[in-house]
Amino acid sequence: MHRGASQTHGNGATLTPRSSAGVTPRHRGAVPGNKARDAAEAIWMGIEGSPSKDAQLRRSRVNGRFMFTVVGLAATVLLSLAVLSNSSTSAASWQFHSPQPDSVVPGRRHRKLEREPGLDQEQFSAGDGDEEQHSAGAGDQEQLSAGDDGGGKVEGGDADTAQDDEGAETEQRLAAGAGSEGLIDSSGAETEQPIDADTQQGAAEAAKEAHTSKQQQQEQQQEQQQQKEQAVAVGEAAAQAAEQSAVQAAEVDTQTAAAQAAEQAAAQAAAAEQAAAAAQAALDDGYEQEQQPDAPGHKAKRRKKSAYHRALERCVTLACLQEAAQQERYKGQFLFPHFFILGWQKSATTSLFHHLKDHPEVLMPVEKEPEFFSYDCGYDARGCPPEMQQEYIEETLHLSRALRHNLNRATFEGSTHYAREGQRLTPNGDTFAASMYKVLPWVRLIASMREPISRYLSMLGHNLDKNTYTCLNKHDSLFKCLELELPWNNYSMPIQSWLDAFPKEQLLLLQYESLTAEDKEAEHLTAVKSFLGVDPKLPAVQLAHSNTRADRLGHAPEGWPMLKWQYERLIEVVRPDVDSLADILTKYGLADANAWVAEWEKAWQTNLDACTPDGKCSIQ
Ligand SMILES: Nc1ncnc2c1ncn2[C@@H]1O[C@H](COP(=O)(O)OS(=O)(=O)O)[C@@H](OP(=O)(O)O)[C@H]1O
Repeated sequence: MHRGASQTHGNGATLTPRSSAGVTPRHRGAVPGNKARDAAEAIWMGIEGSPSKDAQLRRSRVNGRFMFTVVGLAATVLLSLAVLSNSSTSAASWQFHSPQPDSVVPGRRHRKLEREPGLDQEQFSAGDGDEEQHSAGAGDQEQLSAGDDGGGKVEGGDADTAQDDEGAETEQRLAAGAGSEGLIDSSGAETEQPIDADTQQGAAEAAKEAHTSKQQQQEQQQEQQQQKEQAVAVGEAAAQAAEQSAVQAAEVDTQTAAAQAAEQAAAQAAAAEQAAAAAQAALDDGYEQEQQPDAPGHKAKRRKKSAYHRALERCVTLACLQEAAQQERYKGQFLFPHFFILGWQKSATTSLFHHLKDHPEVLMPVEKEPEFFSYDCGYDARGCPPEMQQEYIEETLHLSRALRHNLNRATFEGSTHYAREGQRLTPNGDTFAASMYKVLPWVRLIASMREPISRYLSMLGHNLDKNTYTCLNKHDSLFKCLELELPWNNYSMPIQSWLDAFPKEQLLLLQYESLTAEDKEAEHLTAVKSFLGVDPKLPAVQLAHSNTRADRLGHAPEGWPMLKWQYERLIEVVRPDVDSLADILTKYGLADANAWVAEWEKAWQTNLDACTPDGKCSIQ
């Protein structure tokens, strides 16, 4: 019947981005001072939560880069040693005959620096160059390590580039080694030729020399082989480091995406805020113009205030509101206030309140339950202290805000004690309901009613949770408490009083069980908004499930322990009131009384069915 799971109210689903910084980490390399990075990281930390995790990640990124740099440098040194140990011809050959991509030409980085005078040294060494700068210098070990200090996507790109270039560089080193080997072989072949040509002059010496030369060649080959192996090992280590770097960079990239999403959301929120401010400003402008219709060059964009509007502007008393209500108003202007949620307590009034306050044509009061007519006026709407009337009109209902909206928004409040006291007599003999009618005869009233035993138990739980007075303080058993109190908490008497005081068209009665049933909720909400004269399709959200006992307790409440005969007795206690209510519903044509009663009978039966065979029940 009721939805079990709590819903989050739409209003509360707000990501408050910490910052709306406009520069994403993806481009932060282009921002001196990295303000954008700080802002994006603030958002990122806001989403990811733990700053220690961020710190860890940053540390590991730096470590990875450091490792990568050290390993890279070592590889370069070893490679240089390998190259230097070859003949100068070989080195020259490698330098000049092997076509190298721009990215691995030594000195490239310095040329890049010269080409971009705007990019200062600090920026460069901090890795603040853009992606092009990184890839341009990626073959240069120094530049790789410099670029690695950057972050975000730049790092990601950098690490990828580093990995690719590192692999390419290793291959080039190997190719260089292979090239050198080829040269050595051919030089060996050359060495053999002169020996064959000059044997006349000292074949033995030549043979000895050739032997020595061969030995030297072999030693050189061995040495080069070792250096090659070392270079390969270093290259592999560098590749590993680059891979690690790439993984970290990918992680950073994911977080960057999250930060970007947050930033986008922040930008959207800011835009929405701006639009709202602009709308408000436009509204205020309209009023300015209306207030100065004779100003030179003035051309009224909006029509003049209605007589009702002008009359209301002076109001600080309820009597004034009533007097003003006699004045003409434009179509679409709501009387002030437009409606009340009367109650009953524990009948989903909070959920309904939230749903209606989120309606674009509705203005919410400053608090959900001002209880002005009950507490401040002592349940006599005509006996409200004048200074409190002013406060109620201006500070609780916000008359000036309603006027600012040109009375095109419905103002309301919801005080759950109003409904149950409809029949209470005021000093001058009126009921509370009648006194309300005398003060605000136009106001529309909504009352929600829940199966009486379960409603009372919910209220009992509410008071127990809040440690306030409950009937359990007066009676020593739950059963006694309910048996004696329920008759005083009936529906029919107050409802009859409200109907005696107000035209039935101004009263909407809702049944809690039906209102909160998933398959009927939409229909009821539409009926509520049609009754109020606002767009029935808005807000396009479900009814929230607010103010639950489970939320207050932190766990699902257990049923109230009771014996079966006791529960049956309580049904007998409430039955006459339920029947009277059914009669009223039928008499005034307010609802299908049979369906209404059947719903509550179903609730009773569900509880009875759950009792154990030995007659112990757990009442929900
Ligand atoms: N959508 C929906 N579906 C089912 N039940 C709902 C829903 N919204 C509110 N509720 C239940 O209504 C109880 C709170 O009612 P109120 O907000 O009127 O309470 S209060 O008088 O304003 O304190 C409270 O009942 P208990 O949990 O039994 O105490 C809420 O759980």
